[in-house]
Amino acid sequence: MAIKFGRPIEMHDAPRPKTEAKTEPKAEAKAEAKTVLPTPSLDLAVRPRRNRKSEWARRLVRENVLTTDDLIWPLFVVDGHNKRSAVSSMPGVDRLSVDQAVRDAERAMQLNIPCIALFPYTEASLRDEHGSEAVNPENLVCQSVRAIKNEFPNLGVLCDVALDPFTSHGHDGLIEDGKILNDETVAVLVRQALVQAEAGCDIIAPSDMMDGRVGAIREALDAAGFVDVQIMAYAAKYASAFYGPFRDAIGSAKTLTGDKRTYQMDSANSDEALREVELDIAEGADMVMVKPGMPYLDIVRRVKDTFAMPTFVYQVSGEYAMIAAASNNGWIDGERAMMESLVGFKRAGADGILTYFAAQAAEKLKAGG
Ligand SMILES: NCc1[nH]cc(CCC(=O)O)c1CC(=O)O
Ligand SMILES: [Mg+2]
Repeated sequence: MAIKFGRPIEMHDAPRPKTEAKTEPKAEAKAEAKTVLPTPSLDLAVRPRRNRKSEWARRLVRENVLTTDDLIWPLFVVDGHNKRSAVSSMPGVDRLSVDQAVRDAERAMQLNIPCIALFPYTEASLRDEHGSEAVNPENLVCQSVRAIKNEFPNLGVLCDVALDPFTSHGHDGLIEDGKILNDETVAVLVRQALVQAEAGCDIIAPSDMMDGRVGAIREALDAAGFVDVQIMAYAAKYASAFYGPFRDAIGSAKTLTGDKRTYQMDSANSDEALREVELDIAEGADMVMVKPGMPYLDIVRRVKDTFAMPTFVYQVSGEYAMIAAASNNGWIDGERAMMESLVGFKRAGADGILTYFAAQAAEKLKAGG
């Protein structure tokens, strides 16, 4: 049936209320008629508001639902014991000593969050030009993985692969004459992935944006017997201003020189994201990620529609900080903005979301949404 102006054209007009016979109204009635509004009755066969009339009706037609299964919770780990130190640019987020990370892992289990992600704050004294600490099997990330998997073997643990938490210059790769070296960096990333897998990491997530790293890591994992360790590739990762608070959290904001635009993507590009994702899938990625989230929902949708892969999105530190700051100022309802942003990722096609709101959102979902 063809639809014209919101009404199927074969449809007959709805019967109209009979108009009263025209008689000359009395003078006083005429004056009164000016002040009375006409009875509103638009001739609409289709009224979309009918499906929104009450909570049960809205639930019935709802297209996308967020559940705790969609959440990956990133945690920052720091040296020490029984320590939680606030990240000032991320209100509500702490750096955790390993024992405290285990407590948050327990909270993730209780909240039915399937997976956590680990990021280390590395002391300046342990950082060097080559990011050597990244390949130390006793580094904070490896210690945390072992401690968490030991207590909670059924909780998924994801580890980021990139050198920026470990380099003195804060870049994700090795530098020579101001250039980030690709192939030399990949060789180090492979070793980093191997020490993480040996520690018990379930998902290796390369976030460095070097070319060819997914294939190299897959090959090395397989050769070392880690055939079941998954790879979630930060496939379409953009050079973004929204990473600022994260760099505070891991301690590389102060030392980072220049920007990351020779390896992370230009925010103006969309087709290029598809080419990046295609490469990572061909190289063996099990899951792909788009990052940041809210300014890149169009990319999430294109990637999901094009490749039908498990597609993840990272709601990054700056996105978290914006919502938290506006909420703390009383400018927005923080809880509602959080839930709206998360279901927005689902609507865009994401299968899962890395978000600093994971625990808070899971608490809310547990309490009935
Ligand atoms: N390569 C490291 C890495 N892994 C995740 C993030 C950012 C996450 C966030 O902002 O929450 C970054 C920062 C960067 O690329 O500079
Ligand atoms: Mg790539």
